[in-house]
Amino acid sequence: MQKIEITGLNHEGAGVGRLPDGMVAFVPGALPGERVKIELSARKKHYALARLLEIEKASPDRVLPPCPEAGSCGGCQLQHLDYRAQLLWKRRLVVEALRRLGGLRDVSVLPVLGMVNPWGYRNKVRLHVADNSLGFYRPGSHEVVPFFHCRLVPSEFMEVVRELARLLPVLGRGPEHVILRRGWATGEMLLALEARTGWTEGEVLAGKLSRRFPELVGVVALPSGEGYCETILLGRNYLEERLDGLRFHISATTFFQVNSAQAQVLYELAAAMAGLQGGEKVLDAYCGSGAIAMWLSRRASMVIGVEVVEGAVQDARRNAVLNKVDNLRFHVGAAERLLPHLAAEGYRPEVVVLDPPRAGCDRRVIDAVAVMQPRRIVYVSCNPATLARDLALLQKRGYTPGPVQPVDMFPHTYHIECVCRLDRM
Ligand SMILES: C[S@@+](CC[C@H](N)C(=O)[O-])C[C@H]1O[C@@H](n2cnc3c(N)ncnc32)[C@H](O)[C@@H]1O
Repeated sequence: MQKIEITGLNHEGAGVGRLPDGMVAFVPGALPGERVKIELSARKKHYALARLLEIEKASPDRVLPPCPEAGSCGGCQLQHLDYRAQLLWKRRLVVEALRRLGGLRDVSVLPVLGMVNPWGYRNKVRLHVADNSLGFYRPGSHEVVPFFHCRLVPSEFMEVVRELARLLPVLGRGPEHVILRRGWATGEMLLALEARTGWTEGEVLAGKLSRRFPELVGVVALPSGEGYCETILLGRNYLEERLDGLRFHISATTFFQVNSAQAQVLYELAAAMAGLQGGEKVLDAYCGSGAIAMWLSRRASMVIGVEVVEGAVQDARRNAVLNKVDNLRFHVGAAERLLPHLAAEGYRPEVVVLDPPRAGCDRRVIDAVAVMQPRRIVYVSCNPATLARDLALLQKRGYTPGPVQPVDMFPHTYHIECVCRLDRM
């Protein structure tokens, strides 16, 4: 056991301090300004990992987490930090990434757009099932922490989860995972049971649940480890979500932003930054199930979406039909393969939207966009480190980044989403 002073938070929300020998130690659950007793759990070459044993001097920003499992289930990293302080820390995280990793000293970072009520926001969870218990894995283990108190999901989820936990013991070797989704605007719920083939009690389970939960519009079985081939056990294989007058049919595995309320904020910002007048060609790279493309199609002449997951593009096409949008086209394939082709064929959109996964954009995507010469790029990012790298690369290719607007899509976790507009110099 040793005592250390915590001086900062790392990018995953763990407290950072120095051991007496000068080595940096990461302490999940500790906050800057605190003096804590710790126990080392691992010593690596350049840093150590430690467990928090006791807080001798607490930060004024420390709050009592409402969830008794906070810190142990792996879902939240920051419930013990006051929400306003979380937003300040997330802004600093973005500032530091831009300066340190992108060398972007002149790019300003606006205050984070947080949530008025930062609880109950998740519209999707995927839970592990083991020993008739449902939950997330305890970090670094395969031990399931029961999911009975989660404050990040709506209370309706918890009722289904409690009923599932009650029913599983009588249903034999049941599913290995369950996915639960809920439409924020519609209240519709969809349940997917990921089970080995041969599990036959799915329909019984679906029937029992639907009698208790009329808002459960569908239950599907997904064979685990066998690719995408679902069976409908009850109702339909999608739920409906609505954002800003647009309808989205979302299946169990479709990518859709997990926080619908903040997705609306994010998409409105992206649309405002795109500044469309109505006649522009728009490219939406990494388009998922086409939400941004659909949003922008209302003020563009034609939008092309590019996405590597075929199922997501199928959903995107279905949603375009559902919304009677006919100025949208989707291409299935890796952006790094398709964008250079589009550029070589002479495709020249006025606006390009980039919304890559955490790894950021492949260099070939950046180069292809530079060839297309759009007058504007809207970059949506879920990782400040790759945002910093890619903004710097785009700047070298003649695009000036405007202010970065962070949006808190995941309160109480270390995640932060950002939107930034770049204009051709
Ligand atoms: C952050 S999501 C953005 C989704 C969408 N813009 C939205 O808001 O719903 C990133 C998307 O990029 C897709 N993706 C990942 N790697 C890709 C690649 N190399 N080429 C094209 N799409 C990719 C993922 O499947 C995912 O749908």
